[in-house]
Amino acid sequence: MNALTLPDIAAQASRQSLPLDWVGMCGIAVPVLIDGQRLTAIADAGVSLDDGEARGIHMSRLYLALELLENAALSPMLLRRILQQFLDSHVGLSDAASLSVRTDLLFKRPALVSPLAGWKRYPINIEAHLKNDVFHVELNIQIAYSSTCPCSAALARQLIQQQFVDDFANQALEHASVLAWLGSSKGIVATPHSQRSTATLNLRLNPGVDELPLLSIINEAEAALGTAVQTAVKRADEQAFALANGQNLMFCEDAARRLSMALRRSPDIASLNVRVVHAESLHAHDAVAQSRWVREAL
Ligand SMILES: Nc1nc2c(ncn2[C@@H]2O[C@H](COP(=O)(O)OP(=O)(O)OP(=O)(O)O)[C@@H](O)[C@H]2O)c(=O)[nH]1
Repeated sequence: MNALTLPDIAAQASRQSLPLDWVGMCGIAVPVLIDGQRLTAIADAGVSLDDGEARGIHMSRLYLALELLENAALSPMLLRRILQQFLDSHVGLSDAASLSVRTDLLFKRPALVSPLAGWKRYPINIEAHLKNDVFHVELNIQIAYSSTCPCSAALARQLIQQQFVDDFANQALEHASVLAWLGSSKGIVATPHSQRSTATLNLRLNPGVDELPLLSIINEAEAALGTAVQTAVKRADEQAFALANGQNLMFCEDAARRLSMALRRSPDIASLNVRVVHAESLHAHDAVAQSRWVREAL
């Protein structure tokens, strides 16, 4: 039997001469190593097709370059090596390469008071681009937190004051009866609304950054927000959380400003786009604020 040569359609000339901005594969399952954890991730890998005469790129070469993700910790340098391999395997066809990797980080978080801890999930997307030797990495991180409306808190306080006036009108105030009143439902006749909120951080890293600063950025963001959502919770933790929220009233504008100012201090970040969404329990719609910033060149 004659050995047959496999037809190679990608190597043929295109019927229509037209360069393409991006060609590749989306939704590739890959394992990644981040902060010592092996995680399941989904990758999108592609290159530009600058040779408009070429029929197609070589998908398998991109796919095989992703093997580099298996054994080394995910870092800007590793991403660059993979993108360089994309381009080296497409000489004459492609000038630009990109790779995005999305996964969920899991970090163990301690409870506020009790000696418990639990896992918290942070959805992330890491995107790397290489073109004409210019390389950059962008991080997209989602962080859940709690926000309590300052306006609603002030309105609730006013109602509590009014209830106090009604209940203690024309009476000499006695410590014991005021204390009992404060412990009753009348002492908290109105409560402010609060909501689970989400901050989405889009961050472009400075070129010299060696390691992905995921945990440090998440920690800085949660410290700036003040009331990150909790994991394991006993009553003592819930009480501490109630106190933290009462001391941390914020509109979505407050949250966006705090995050933006805190992240600008990070030396790893070249530019940012912060978007916060407060999924209001007052409304059926969300309160949203956004802040963009680009570090000025030195
Ligand atoms: N370019 C391209 N390839 C596709 C597409 N859909 C499936 N493929 C397949 O991807 C497979 C891998 O492509 P190549 O990397 O060119 O495979 P190959 O020619 O065996 O590998 P090389 O010898 O390295 O070029 C081929 O079997 C293609 O048919 C598509 O839309 N575009």
